[in-house]
Amino acid sequence: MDLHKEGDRGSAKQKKVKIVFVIGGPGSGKGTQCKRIAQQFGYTHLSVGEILRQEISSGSETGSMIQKIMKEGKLVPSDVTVRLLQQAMQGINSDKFLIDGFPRNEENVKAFEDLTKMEPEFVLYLDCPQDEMEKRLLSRNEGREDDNVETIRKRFKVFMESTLPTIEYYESKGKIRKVDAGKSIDEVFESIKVIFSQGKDNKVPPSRHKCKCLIL
Ligand SMILES: Nc1ncnc2c1ncn2[C@@H]1O[C@H](COP(=O)(O)OP(=O)(O)O)[C@@H](O)[C@H]1O
Ligand SMILES: Nc1ccn([C@@H]2O[C@H](COP(=O)(O)OP(=O)(O)O)[C@@H](O)[C@H]2O)c(=O)n1
Ligand SMILES: [Mg+2]
Repeated sequence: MDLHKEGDRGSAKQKKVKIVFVIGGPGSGKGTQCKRIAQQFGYTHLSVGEILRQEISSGSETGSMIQKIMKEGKLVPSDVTVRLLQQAMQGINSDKFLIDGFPRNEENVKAFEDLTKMEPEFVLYLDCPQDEMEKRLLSRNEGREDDNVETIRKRFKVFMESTLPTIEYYESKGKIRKVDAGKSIDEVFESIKVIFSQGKDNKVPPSRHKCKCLIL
């Protein structure tokens, strides 16, 4: 499927799919904030880590390869990650995707651009002090194999070495929207709301206004 188009076969009807990437260190609050953004602003939330964990659960050979990499805190090869991400997007009829935990390195960016021919509208960067992220991860309690001190430290290293350069890349394109993610969940979401309320396409859809009856 071409994600740029939708509608009857052969019709010229175009559907512009909007994509927002959400990046930040492990434990910066990506999943937590994405849930709220999706609910309030009508986005479809896709967590790339979750998509990879589903592949592990499927018991496939690819899944066992992913499991080994994740346990080491390393990054899954981009062709695998982007193929699974694209499959997930194609299975959902949405025109607004919030992609959590992506991109993690420059190879992720290139694979996504090459395969989908799309670019994010903007990139939300949750900027959080490392000691705070470590504290959060150690009390996350989701039973994740990679939430132990040893793997967490490796994940921080990968974030500094591989993910930060992607932030610089999007910064040069004027696409980074940075928030201070070291504050409380509510405070962080207040800053995020300002960003998602900017621009005509980001307004809360009418159906989500409390006073819908008055608009009708
Ligand atoms: N602003 C915050 N303050 C305190 N704890 C938070 C905050 N945001 C998230 N958490 C908690 O920290 C842990 C990691 O959050 P999560 O959203 O899973 O982060 P990420 O997806 O970036 O790894 C979770 O247990 C979550 O409940
Ligand atoms: N784009 C991505 C996203 C996740 N991953 C892998 O999945 C792991 C967990 O990602 P995640 O986004 O669920 O982790 P958190 O930052 O939410 O804690 C990463 O440490 C990587 O091993 C990846 O390789 N490439
Ligand atoms: Mg997460």
